[in-house]
Amino acid sequence: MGSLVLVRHGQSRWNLENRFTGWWDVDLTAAGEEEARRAGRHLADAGATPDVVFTSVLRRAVRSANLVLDELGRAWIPVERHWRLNERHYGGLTGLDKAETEARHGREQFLAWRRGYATPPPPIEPGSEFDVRQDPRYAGFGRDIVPATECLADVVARMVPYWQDRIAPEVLAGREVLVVAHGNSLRALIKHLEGISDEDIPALEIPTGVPLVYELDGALEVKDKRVLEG
Ligand SMILES: O=C(O)[C@@H](CO)OP(=O)(O)O
Repeated sequence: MGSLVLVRHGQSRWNLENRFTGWWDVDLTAAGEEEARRAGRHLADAGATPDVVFTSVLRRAVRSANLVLDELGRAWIPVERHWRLNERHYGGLTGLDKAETEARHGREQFLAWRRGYATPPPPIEPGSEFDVRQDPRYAGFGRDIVPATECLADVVARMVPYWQDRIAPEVLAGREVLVVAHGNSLRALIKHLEGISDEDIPALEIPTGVPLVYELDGALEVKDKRVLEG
């Protein structure tokens, strides 16, 4: 059966500035670019030869995917970019400083918004400078797919059909599949793959630029998982 490699994009400008990011399209920092290249080198050392790459439509993931593939000498493989792999939409928290938000609303509310499975942040204000509803990259979907906010359960609901329709068939066809995405879209995918409960998922943190290599069987059950770091 095929294999599946998951990589969270390298450090972004707002990871560095500790701001809620979501669907806002910030770029990588120089350190983030290097994290992505290092992920590529780890994969090269492990003998990875991805056949196809899936990523989001946000540049921190798109550029990380390209940097990983450059290191592997495989910039030529087919790529599919899709909003369903985007980061979780952080609603009205988008752009805010995480430490200031915690100080203002208290740790319990902050953690519920940030890691609670079914607690969406307040919706983004229409016309907010961080409202991406008019962004042309979402115009082709024929309906208003840009959410006003999302909790992790919402990300699972929009990501799992994409996994089932587009990614899993590649794995089942025996291909090496690379997915370069985001902390919360990968958290949603890993929850689904590993059967992690709603109660346990808040504890799962995914580091930037560290490849997670899964071997799956014909029923898409996880047979092996390796973390390539060091
Ligand atoms: O701000 C975000 O979009 C995400 C990922 O960086 O943050 P968090 O890890 O707090 O969910």
